[in-house]
Amino acid sequence: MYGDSADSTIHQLEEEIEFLSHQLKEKQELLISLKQKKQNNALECRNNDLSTADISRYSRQIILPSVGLDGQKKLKRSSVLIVGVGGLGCPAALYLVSAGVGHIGLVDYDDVEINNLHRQILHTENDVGLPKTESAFNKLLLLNRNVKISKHNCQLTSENSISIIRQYDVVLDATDNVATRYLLNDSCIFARKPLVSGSALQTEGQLTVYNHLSSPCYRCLYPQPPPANAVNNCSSSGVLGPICGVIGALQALEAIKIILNLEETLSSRMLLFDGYDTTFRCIKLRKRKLDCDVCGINPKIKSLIDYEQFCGSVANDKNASVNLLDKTERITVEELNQLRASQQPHLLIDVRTNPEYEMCHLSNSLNIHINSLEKNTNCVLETVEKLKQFGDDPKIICICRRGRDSQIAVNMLKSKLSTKSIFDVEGGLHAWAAQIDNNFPIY
Ligand SMILES: Nc1ncnc2c1ncn2[C@@H]1O[C@H](COP(=O)(O)OP(=O)(O)OP(=O)(O)O)[C@@H](O)[C@H]1O
Ligand SMILES: [Zn+2]
Repeated sequence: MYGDSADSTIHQLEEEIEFLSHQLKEKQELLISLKQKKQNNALECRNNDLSTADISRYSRQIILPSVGLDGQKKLKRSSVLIVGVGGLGCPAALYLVSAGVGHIGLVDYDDVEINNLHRQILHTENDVGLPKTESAFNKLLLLNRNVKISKHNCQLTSENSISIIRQYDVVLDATDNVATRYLLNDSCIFARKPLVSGSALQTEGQLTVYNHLSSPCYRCLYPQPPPANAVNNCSSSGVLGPICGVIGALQALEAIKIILNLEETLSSRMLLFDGYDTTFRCIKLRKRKLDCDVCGINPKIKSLIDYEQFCGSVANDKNASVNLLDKTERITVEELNQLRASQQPHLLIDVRTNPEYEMCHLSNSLNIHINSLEKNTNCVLETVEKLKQFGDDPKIICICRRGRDSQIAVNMLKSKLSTKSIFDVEGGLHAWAAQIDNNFPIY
C-alpha cells in the first residue's frame, strides 16, 4: 500500500519537475530575448529619428492622420516575420518593405519553380532554382535598402519556430499547409505574438488575426485538424494569381495596423473574399474558448508538439513521398514504359482531375478522378473484361502526378475488385517526365 502511494507521489513529483524545468527553460529564453531586444532598442533609439530622406519617401503615408510622424517611427522600430515567401508572402513583403517596417524576416525552405511565377510576384524567370528567401531578399533590397531583411532559409518546425518568432513583433502566416498553421498558432501563443493568418485557393481567400487583443486562436476555431485527404492546396486545386495579391496585401495592411495600435483590425473577425463574383464578407468569430487546448484557462498543450503527426499530413510538400503500398504493388516508370511498348493488354487509369489531365497525359490512358473512382468501378470492370480477349489477367495501373493518390486508388480498387493485378506507378508523371520523357510537362 505504502509502496503504491509512494510510487504515485514520485511519479507526480517527476511530472511537476519536468513541467517546471520546461517553464524555467522558456523563461530563460524569454529573458535572453528581452535582454537582446532591450540592447537592440537602445541602439535603435539613437537611430530612431526619421531622416529627411525617410520623410520624403514615406510622406504620402505620414500625412495620414492614422499614421503621422509617430506612426512612421513605430513602423521603423518594428519587425515582421513572414512565414512562406510564396503567393501571399511576396505581395505582403513588398508592401511591408515599401512602408518602411524596420526589420522583415523571411522564412521558406523552398526554391523558386516556374509554376510559382504567375502569383509569387517577387520571383522572376532568372530566379528559377534559387531559394525563395534569396530571390525575395534581392528584390526587396532593390525596393528599399533602409529596411533590414533577414533570411531564414529553412522549414519552420517545432524545433526552431519559437526562437525565430521571438525576434519579431508580428507574424504573418503565408504558408499553405495545415500542420504549419497549427505550429504557428501554438508558437505565437507561447511567444505572445499576434498572428496575421491568410489563405488563398482557386478564386477565394480568407484572412484573420489571431492572438491579438481578445481574439480566439486557430485551435479555438478548429480544435481538430481536417482529415488529411480533405485538404487542398494550390498545387492540387489551383489558384488565380490576383487572389493571392489581394489577401497578401491585406495581410500587410493588418500587420501595419497592429504596429500602429489601430483598433479596427481583423481580430475576432474573418474576412472572406470571393474573387469569382468579387465580393467581400466579414464574419464575427466565436469568442476565445475557455477550455481551448492551447489558449484556454487550463491548457493541455504547454509546449510545441509533432504537428505532422497531429494533422496526419506533411508540412513540407517537397518531401511528400509516401508509401501506402507494398513494393510488390508498385511498378516503376521503366516498367510502365516496357509494358506500353509490349503487346500485353493493360488499363492505365489517370486519377488526376480533368483539367490536369487535359493539361498533359499519357496516350491511351483513361481519366477517372480519384474522388469518382469508387462509383466508376463498374466501368473499370467492363474495360478489363473487354481487354481479356487480348490476353489473360490484364493489369490495371493507376497513375497520378507524384505517386500518392495513385496508391490510394489502388487500395480502393483492390477493396472493390476481385483481381489482384492492380498496381500504381512510383513517382507518377513527375518520374515519367524525369526518367522517360523529358518533354513531358512538369507542373
Ligand atoms: N513550415 C514551413 N516553413 C517554411 N516555409 C513553408 C512552410 N510551409 C509552407 N512553406 C512555404 O510557404 C509557401 C506557400 O506558397 P504557395 O501557397 O504559393 O505554394 P507553393 O508551395 O510555393 O507552390 P505549389 O503549392 O503550387 O507547389 C511555399 O513557398 C512553401 O515553401
Ligand atoms: Zn484557443
